[in-house]
Amino acid sequence: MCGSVCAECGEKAELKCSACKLVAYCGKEHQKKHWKVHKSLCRPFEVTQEPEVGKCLVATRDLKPGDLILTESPIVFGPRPHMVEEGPVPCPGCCRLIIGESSARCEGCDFPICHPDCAGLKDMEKHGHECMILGLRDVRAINGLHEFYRQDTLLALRCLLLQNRHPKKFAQLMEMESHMELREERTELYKDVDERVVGYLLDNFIAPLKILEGKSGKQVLEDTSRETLHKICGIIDVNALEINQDAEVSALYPTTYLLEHSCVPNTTHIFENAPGGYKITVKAALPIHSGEHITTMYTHCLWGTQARREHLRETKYFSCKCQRCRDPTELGSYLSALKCLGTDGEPCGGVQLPVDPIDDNTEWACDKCPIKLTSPEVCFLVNGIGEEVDNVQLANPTVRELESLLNKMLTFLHPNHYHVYAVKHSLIQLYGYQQGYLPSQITDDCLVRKTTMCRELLEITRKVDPGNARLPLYLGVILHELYLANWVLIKRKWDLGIKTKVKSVLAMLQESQRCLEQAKEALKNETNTPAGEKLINLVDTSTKEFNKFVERNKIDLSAKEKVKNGDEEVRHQNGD
Ligand SMILES: C[S@@+](CC[C@H](N)C(=O)[O-])C[C@H]1O[C@@H](n2cnc3c(N)ncnc32)[C@H](O)[C@@H]1O
Repeated sequence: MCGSVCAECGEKAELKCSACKLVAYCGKEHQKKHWKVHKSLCRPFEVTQEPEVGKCLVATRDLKPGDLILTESPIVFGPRPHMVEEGPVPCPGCCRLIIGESSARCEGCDFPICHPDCAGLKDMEKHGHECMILGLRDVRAINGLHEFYRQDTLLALRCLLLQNRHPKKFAQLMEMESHMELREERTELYKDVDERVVGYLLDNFIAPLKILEGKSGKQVLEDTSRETLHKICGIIDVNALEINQDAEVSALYPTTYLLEHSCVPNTTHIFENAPGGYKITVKAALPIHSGEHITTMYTHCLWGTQARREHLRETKYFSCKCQRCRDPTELGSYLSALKCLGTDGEPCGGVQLPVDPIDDNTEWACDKCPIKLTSPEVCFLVNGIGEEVDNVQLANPTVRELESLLNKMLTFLHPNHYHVYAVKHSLIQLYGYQQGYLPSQITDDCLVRKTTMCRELLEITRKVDPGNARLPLYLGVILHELYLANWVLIKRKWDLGIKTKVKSVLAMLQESQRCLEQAKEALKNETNTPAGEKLINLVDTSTKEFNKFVERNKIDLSAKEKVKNGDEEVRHQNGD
């Protein structure tokens, strides 16, 4: 890959750029001279191969949070390949969700679309090319549209069609890992993919294409084998990134796909809906030293170790052994911990943790008493509670219902457990909003409970996502809700004449200011998602309101009582 001639003068070169190792120079002087041009192209990593991980990216220089790692356009993108049995489907032109039964149809292929004027329908990088193939099926459907027009197969078709318009991109794609050795013919997955995607595309669209090719004597697609289509499906499953902006899109990127997984990722990424598709920009989220692996996260940050590892094994075919997975406390977050129930219904006050979290059959042991649990026992308990949480959450619960669920869960689960986290995160968004708990109705006790929950959630969130790589929206919500709860409490005290001379009021004001500043910082990369945009606006409005109050009342927030550890202080003053 490295050129042997100097990038500046074209003479013989011995020296390589030490950061990207992609360009060479005849000497230091020309390297310095060429930096003006090279700096925007010089990538701070090299691609290496490791026995366990395969190809991966390793930093070639020290990076600090916020430093750019790479930015690129996708090789291919399209409607998310997730099978949905009913409900909305993505428009093949723009991938925005539509209700198939009541929407317009594409004049070329009859697939349900958002609108006949959707720009993506004619765009050859979007629906334009595939439409010609989809239009070869000469039957149309009125009922059962979900089965007949399978939007979830279109990304695989777009990948296959690359060989016609972009053979280099097709070759690049087919180089990616598909784990076909684990998706063999006898597996259930193979059968599902064969029925849902491969057989559907071959029977309905590739077969008529072959007839047409036979008649015209002109080959449009060289490789349309079942094997290639299965490999494409494997490649999509293993490498595609989901883009959750305004549409249901998945995309494959030429370099980003090489980022390996870690449950404490050191990068964050954003997508921009640019002309060439969804441009991705990857930045360092944590300090990365030269020689360190550059990582992202393939699974859910707010799941416990057992759930994350199972998900990674099933969908990405490897067993994660990262720092967080190996630590029974998950970096001190206790996200999977259980309460020990002791013997004869007498809780001992201890915490149950997995002895060896990366052993799927690990025992769980109490840190206070000799009680041990087996892995199946823990799974049964945690999955049962998880199902109950899902059912309650889906039914639009009241504050009372969630509080009662929370109390029940706390008999078995550590207060930081991820199921408890989910319920508390919902509760902080109901206190202050639900009838009976509106700002004019909610009791001081309830507000103090909300602030306590927010601080607990903040601590866990920061431990499991130290670089704010995966949970900016969660963090933004918690910080803003902590501000709002404080705000109501402050105003109530203010109206009673309890002002900044009282240390707790000043501490609450200082904490509120910090919350708003930190929420703004946490959300700085979230401008491209509807949820992010909405939250940023709320934080802006709150900041204006807060600053006005501070100005009007001539409050000195840097007053010397400023508490070093404000969270602790406020907790103390609130009598928690
Ligand atoms: C998106 S690909 C990454 C590129 C891949 N390493 C390659 O050689 O093409 C995902 C695959 O990389 C491997 N991988 C990624 N992160 C890993 C990790 N932390 N431990 C083990 N294997 C990992 C797994 O085989 C996984 O299915």
